[in-house]
Amino acid sequence: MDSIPVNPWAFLKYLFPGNEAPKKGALYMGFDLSTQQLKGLVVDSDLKLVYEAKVDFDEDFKKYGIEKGVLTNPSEGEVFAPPAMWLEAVDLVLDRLRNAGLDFSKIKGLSGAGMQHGTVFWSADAESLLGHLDGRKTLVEQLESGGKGKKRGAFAHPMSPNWQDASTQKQCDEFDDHLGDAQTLADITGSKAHHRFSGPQIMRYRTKYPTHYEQTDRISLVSSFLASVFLGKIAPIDISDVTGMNLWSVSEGAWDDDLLELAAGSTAAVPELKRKLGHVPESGGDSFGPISSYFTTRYGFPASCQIIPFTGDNPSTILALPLRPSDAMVSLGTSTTFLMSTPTWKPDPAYHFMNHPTTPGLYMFMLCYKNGGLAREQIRDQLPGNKSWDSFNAAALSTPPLSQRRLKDPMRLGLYFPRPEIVPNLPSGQWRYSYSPQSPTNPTLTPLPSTPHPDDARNILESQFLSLRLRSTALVAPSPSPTNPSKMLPAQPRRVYLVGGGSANPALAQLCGEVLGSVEGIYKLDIGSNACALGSAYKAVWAVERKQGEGFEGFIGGRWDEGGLLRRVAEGYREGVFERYGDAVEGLRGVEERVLGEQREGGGRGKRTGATVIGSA
Ligand SMILES: Nc1ncnc2c1ncn2[C@@H]1O[C@H](COP(=O)(O)OP(=O)(O)O)[C@@H](O)[C@H]1O
Ligand SMILES: O=C(CO)[C@@H](O)[C@H](O)COP(=O)(O)O
Repeated sequence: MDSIPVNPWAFLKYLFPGNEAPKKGALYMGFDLSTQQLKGLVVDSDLKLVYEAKVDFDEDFKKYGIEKGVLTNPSEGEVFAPPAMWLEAVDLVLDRLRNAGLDFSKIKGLSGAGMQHGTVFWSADAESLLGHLDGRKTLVEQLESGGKGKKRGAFAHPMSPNWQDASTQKQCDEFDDHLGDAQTLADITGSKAHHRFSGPQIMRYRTKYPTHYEQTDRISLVSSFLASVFLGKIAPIDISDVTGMNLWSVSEGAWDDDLLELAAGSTAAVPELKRKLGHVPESGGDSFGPISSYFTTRYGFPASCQIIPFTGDNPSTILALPLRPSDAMVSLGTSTTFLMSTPTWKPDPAYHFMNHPTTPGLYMFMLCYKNGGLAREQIRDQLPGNKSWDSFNAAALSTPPLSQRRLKDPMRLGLYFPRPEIVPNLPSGQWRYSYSPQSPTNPTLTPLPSTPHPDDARNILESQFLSLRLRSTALVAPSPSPTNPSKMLPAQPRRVYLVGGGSANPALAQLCGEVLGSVEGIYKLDIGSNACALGSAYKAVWAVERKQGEGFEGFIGGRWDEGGLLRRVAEGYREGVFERYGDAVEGLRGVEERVLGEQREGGGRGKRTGATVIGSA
């Protein structure tokens, strides 16, 4: 499909004519510390991308014994990664940017993002070590062990729990019960309890490693960990990322003492945990201060370079795009996430609401799946052939929708979870069913053999996009057809924007349009897979150059480049196909209910507060 440059923010130029003029020669950086990579990029004042580099953990740091960026302990469902590796990655990504020709002296500000929910446990020496780094030595040699000859380093615990961790069912049950039920927890914090959320994770850490917990002086999220390294002291947790912890009351704008009590173990221990977590500033755009002297000495950053709050990878991603309330973003990274920006606060145990990273009064709606990119790779590698995306795509596109070779054939539906899933809360496994919706009062669901099948390539994509459609219906509304305004189209997003590694794949884009629809089509940010780091770099430009009180949307809208940052990569709504997938949504709901029921009967994983198909929506 031809590129169609579009600029949905162009109109903002007229609404906000007072935008500051771009600073000539100024550069800004954005980072994305995600599961498998650290990416860094540089934009100029006009938001134009000028440099980018990345470190791939599996390729660059085999010595840490990681696979796909993480270490695992399957017997307890644990997934974690060493912050020491991320420190090495910071030096390496900056070396790569220098080798690419970047003049660090022009960097006026930097911000970044970290995969959400993960915690880093700092020791009592961390603050002093961060504040006295020697630019002639690496970060890892000075922080991991505290430097040559020293016993203690900056970490009270050598590992950071990863968002894929599934070891905290017991703690999640307690979190959901503590305030009454899962809905109440969602009403207060934006989400019911989730394995990966920091509150249940901190609670488990305290009981599994009591001595390390005792020795933990400060707790950072992955985002504030990275900000701390650049700042040279422990940086505050960000106002959006804090809503991925199950510990923060969104309406109060404060830590929730009842939930802190649960994580800390007693009422008396609440003040100490609150101190470890630190104060959370209300603004996502006010500078934390200038960069650490380590970076001025080693790389030549100016001493005035400002460190802007680092946020979660998903909140940062929504800053890279002109997201209107009826638009959706689908991030096809290691995880799959579905993101919307909305003024409506409507929490539910089935999904997440978070504070918007820059704009008070807006919230981020999110669905998150562990089984995104890695699950698709597993099916790709099971198919006959050369384990390439080309073969996968050929198989997906030569299979008819829902494997219905004739319209009256049953639909083929599956769940493909190499890792335990979040929604629905199921253990790892693959389940395949045939589904006949012909009789609405008596649809039939028949199990199929759980062995690899040539149709799996199409079926896994259908299953992933159907799950997004099933859970996001409440956020979209019917709208008039753009070609025939007297005709109303069924509820669906206005546009879907694809980002993340999988957004390069045309088969994924096509299937996304067929299943999710979208009035104007499927779009892709034409800057590779770095939307998250780009959002952070935009935030840095806004934070440093905005006029007092100038909002993010107006500022960025005023500088947004008309010249083709977006590409329309697939059709959206197709009459007939969309409705057929509407029947399949009900089939998927049935498959999930069936598998969840079997798991409960078979003993499953204990009490499952998450074992609802779509919650109470
Ligand atoms: N052409 C492609 N088709 C489908 N998936 C792809 C393609 N290229 C990369 N990917 C997927 O992108 C994932 C990495 O996405 P990325 O957004 O870079 O990672 P992260 O989530 O770690 O930030 C890989 O797991 C891989 O499955
Ligand atoms: O857990 C979530 C969101 O709740 C994940 O989206 C992580 O934030 C990591 O994502 P990747 O960018 O590594 O896929």
